[in-house]
Amino acid sequence: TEMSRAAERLRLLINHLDRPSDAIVSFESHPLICKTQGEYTLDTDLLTPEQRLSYEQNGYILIKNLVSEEDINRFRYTHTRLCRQEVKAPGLVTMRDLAILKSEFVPDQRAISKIQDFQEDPELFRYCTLPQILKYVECFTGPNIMAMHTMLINKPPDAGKKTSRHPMHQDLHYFPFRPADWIVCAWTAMETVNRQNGCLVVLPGTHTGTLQEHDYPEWEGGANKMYHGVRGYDSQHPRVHLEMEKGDTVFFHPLLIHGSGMNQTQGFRKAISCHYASADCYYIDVNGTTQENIANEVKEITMRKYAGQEISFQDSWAFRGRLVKGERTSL
Ligand SMILES: CCCCCCCCCC(=O)SCCNC(=O)CCNC(=O)[C@H](O)C(C)(C)COP(=O)(O)OP(=O)(O)OC[C@H]1O[C@@H](n2cnc3c(N)ncnc32)[C@H](O)[C@@H]1OP(=O)(O)O
Ligand SMILES: Nc1ncnc2c1ncn2[C@@H]1O[C@H](COP(=O)(O)OP(=O)(O)OP(=O)(O)O)[C@@H](O)[C@H]1O
Ligand SMILES: O=C(O)CCC(=O)C(=O)O
Ligand SMILES: [Fe+2]
Ligand SMILES: [Mg+2]
Repeated sequence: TEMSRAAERLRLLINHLDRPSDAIVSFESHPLICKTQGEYTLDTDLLTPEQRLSYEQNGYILIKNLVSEEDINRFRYTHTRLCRQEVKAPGLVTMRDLAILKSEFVPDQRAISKIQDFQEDPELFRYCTLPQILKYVECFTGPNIMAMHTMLINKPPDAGKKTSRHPMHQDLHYFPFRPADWIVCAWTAMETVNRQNGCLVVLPGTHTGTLQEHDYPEWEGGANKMYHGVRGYDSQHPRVHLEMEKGDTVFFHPLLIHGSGMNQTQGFRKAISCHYASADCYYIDVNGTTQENIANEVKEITMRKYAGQEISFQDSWAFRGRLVKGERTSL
């Protein structure tokens, strides 16, 4: 087909970027999918050349006002009800902040700093199927789309030990599937997020690097379970604070190094997110890789949850994943 002038211009710009050779991905079986060397985005007519270039160079794009106020209010309402245990969703994982672990548990959103795996809650999962989100996701994953991981993060006011921080990390550390370029996270602010309440902090361009070794950060006040950070994190790399309004959505690459600062306000800072992957991705064996430490932690937890049954790291992902578009070809 004829390449549009805009795409041509983009290609020229991309050719000037210095890219590692492992960025080459081509899925010949898919006519729509034709990413070539050094391309992280697909030409689906949605992204402007500037937006594509921005993702290629920075590893993320921020789309203002993508999710409606009404939808977000509905998600907030459902979140409150899930936390109060007024509704249940099979598989839902709730997390309490380290700072309040020792106190009595009261079922309330203020006691739950994060819920994960809401794929069985039809109302919250609606977020993962919003057409305006999937249109963007398709630019990174191609047409067969799996929602692999869901979260609603409710960053609590910091209790004084900086436990509300999320260390700098790459999400790929948690994923035993590849290629990385076919995975993308959508993260939507459910209210104003800024430096005060602990917005996302990103290191632009780090998506062109490789997966780094992750471990618990050596923080005086401790770190939450499974909150691994990049080992030997370069504090000199330029940082960008992503300040966002309610409904704004950032799409970012799973190798992009990011984290979030502490919440210095009295409110609970809320965001909803979903990690998507192309259904054409494949599982990998992480034994002997830097991901072995997280795989072991996950296995230990699933073992406890499912009464001693050994579930592989890969299977724990395969049963959480849900097809949201196209065909479930591999994952
Ligand atoms: C699979 C990972 C998915 C990540 C995907 C994509 C990229 C995203 C990057 C991240 O989000 S990194 C952070 C990922 N975080 C998590 O996945 C948190 C998951 N949290 C949980 O699964 C549960 O909150 C947890 C299993 C830790 C506890 O839930 P339980 O209902 O089992 O609680 P319980 O009260 O029984 O506590 C079990 C143990 O966990 C400990 N614990 C609970 N919350 C903790 C906490 N916040 N920090 C440290 N330890 C904690 C608790 O003290 C206790 O320790 P002991 O066994 O030694 O007694
Ligand atoms: N040693 C470290 N290892 C990994 N991540 C870190 C480390 N130190 C800070 N971070 C992360 O860097 C990001 C910024 O954190 P920080 O608390 O400094 O917030 P901030 O946005 O710089 O706020 P301010 O500078 O205004 O206090 C967070 O994701 C934080 O978890
Ligand atoms: O603080 C946040 O909302 C971001 C958390 C995050 O990066 C993650 O859970 O992977
Ligand atoms: Fe993350
Ligand atoms: Mg700081």
